[in-house]
Amino acid sequence: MTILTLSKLTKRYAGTTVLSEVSLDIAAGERVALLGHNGAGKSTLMKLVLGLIRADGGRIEVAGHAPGSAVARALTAYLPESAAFHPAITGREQLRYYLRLRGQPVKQADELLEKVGLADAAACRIGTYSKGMRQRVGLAQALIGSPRLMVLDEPTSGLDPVSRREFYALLDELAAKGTAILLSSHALSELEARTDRMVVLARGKQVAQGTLADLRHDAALPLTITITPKAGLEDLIAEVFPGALVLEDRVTFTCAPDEKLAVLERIAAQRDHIEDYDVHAATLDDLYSHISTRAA
Ligand SMILES: Nc1ncnc2c1ncn2[C@@H]1O[C@H](COP(=O)(O)OP(=O)(O)OP(=O)(O)O)[C@@H](O)[C@H]1O
Repeated sequence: MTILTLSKLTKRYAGTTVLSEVSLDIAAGERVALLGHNGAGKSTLMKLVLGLIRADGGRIEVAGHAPGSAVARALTAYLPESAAFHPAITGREQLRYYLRLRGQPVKQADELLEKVGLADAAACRIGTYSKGMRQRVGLAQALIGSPRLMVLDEPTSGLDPVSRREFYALLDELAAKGTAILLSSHALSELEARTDRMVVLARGKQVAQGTLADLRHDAALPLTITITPKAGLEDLIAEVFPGALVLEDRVTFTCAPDEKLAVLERIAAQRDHIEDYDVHAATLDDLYSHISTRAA
């Protein structure tokens, strides 16, 4: 079931087009990452989805409802890049306040704080929290009321590596229950395994969309092969693979994705001469810089 539909979405500020005919569907349980340089239009797209600003063209539907309508608001949760709270209020008080606004029982506050790892700090003033802890308060408020759509603007900035992993585990749980997730991030390596699909914006235009496998297939970037030959056989192995470089005790070269099987057969034919080998496909970082350069 489609939770979010964007069709030919266009937004202009003072005559400058900052989003141009962007189309995207997100199904229940799908995790979609929005990628793009600073100023590419990611936050603008999110504000349109939330109904905070109006589009100049195109259509948005949140589970069939207009963005910003009472129903769409009730179905949507949002975590801004830097969540700001009154420093004199405790985490528990803040959550109780949000729960009241959302018409939910205030007794859920402690359970939500526990979920985001803030149980021990529930009675402390937010003014004493670190940036990562404040971000967790923001995440706890976004979890209120089992949202159907979750919109997260650079949610992991300011979180340490362990907190990031915990954060994505929470998103996985939500997605498994059917929440559609749209998040932006500049931390590409963490998105590879944690999102189902990526949408790349460049100066307001959608320049790529698909799974990591789709993006890899379209970009057809070379694979990097690293072979560890048996001691003293480095030069012999390097001669088998044209263009190969010997770096210390390893032999490295690249090959096109459609040559992979033929290269693996040639590696297998050398099995008596090698200890090990690795094949590295393009990372999301590689793909993103390829797509951005192509779009420039
Ligand atoms: N209220 C506004 N008035 C005029 N221009 C705006 C306004 N808000 C955003 N813009 C412009 O729209 C473009 C897209 O901005 P947006 O904040 O959506 O980018 P972004 O991809 O979220 O960037 P970042 O990664 O830096 O957060 C930028 O050129 C920005 O200057």
